[in-house]
Amino acid sequence: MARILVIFHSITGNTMKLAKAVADGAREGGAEVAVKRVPETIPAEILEKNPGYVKVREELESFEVARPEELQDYDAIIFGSPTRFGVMSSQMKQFIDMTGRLWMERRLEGKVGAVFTSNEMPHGGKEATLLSMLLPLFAHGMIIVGLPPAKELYRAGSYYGAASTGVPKEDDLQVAKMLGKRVAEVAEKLC
Ligand SMILES: Cc1cc2nc3c(=O)[nH]c(=O)nc-3n(C[C@H](O)[C@H](O)[C@H](O)COP(=O)(O)O)c2cc1C
Repeated sequence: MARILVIFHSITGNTMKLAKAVADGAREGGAEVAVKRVPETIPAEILEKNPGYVKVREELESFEVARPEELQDYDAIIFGSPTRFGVMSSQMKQFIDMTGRLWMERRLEGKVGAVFTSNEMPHGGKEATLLSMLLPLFAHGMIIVGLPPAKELYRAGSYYGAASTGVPKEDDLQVAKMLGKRVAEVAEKLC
């Protein structure tokens, strides 16, 4: 059975909702799945001024914080980040930047990788974020899984990964599940 980590950053819960759908899809695909978050770097006193954060804080904090070195324990890793000015959040980037030793030792080579994002505007940089999130995965030698031109993609998501505009709608969640399931199926064949 493939072991999959869904790792996300989220402040107002949209990426977290996608992460849960990706994980459901991966379980449906037969994998053993862990869902964890990256460390938050914004001070609590600033976060607490954001009502969107306060609403989801309890659920967000129910997810364990991942350690970079644990990435090597999984057969597939699916990264989720909100879009920040057309790229991933600095919190997610910082986490990825802490995988230097894993890169030097080629520990993630051959593992399956995929990405998802949430942003706010229909054309606010989803695809740019997804594509740029894939670059470090290529650098690690991971095998990238995207989405095929299925009928669901006419309504949501992208070739490069799952996505939502604001709070994920049913179509977004369905595509997120599709991504998780596809990663599980590929990882199962490879591990
Ligand atoms: C600093 C900052 C930059 C952002 N940049 C973009 C952007 O470039 N395009 C966009 O559509 N949304 C942008 N957003 C909106 C978030 O991507 C969006 O609200 C997302 O759904 C939040 O995800 P979360 O609920 O998981 O935290 C930005 C938000 C912040 C706080």
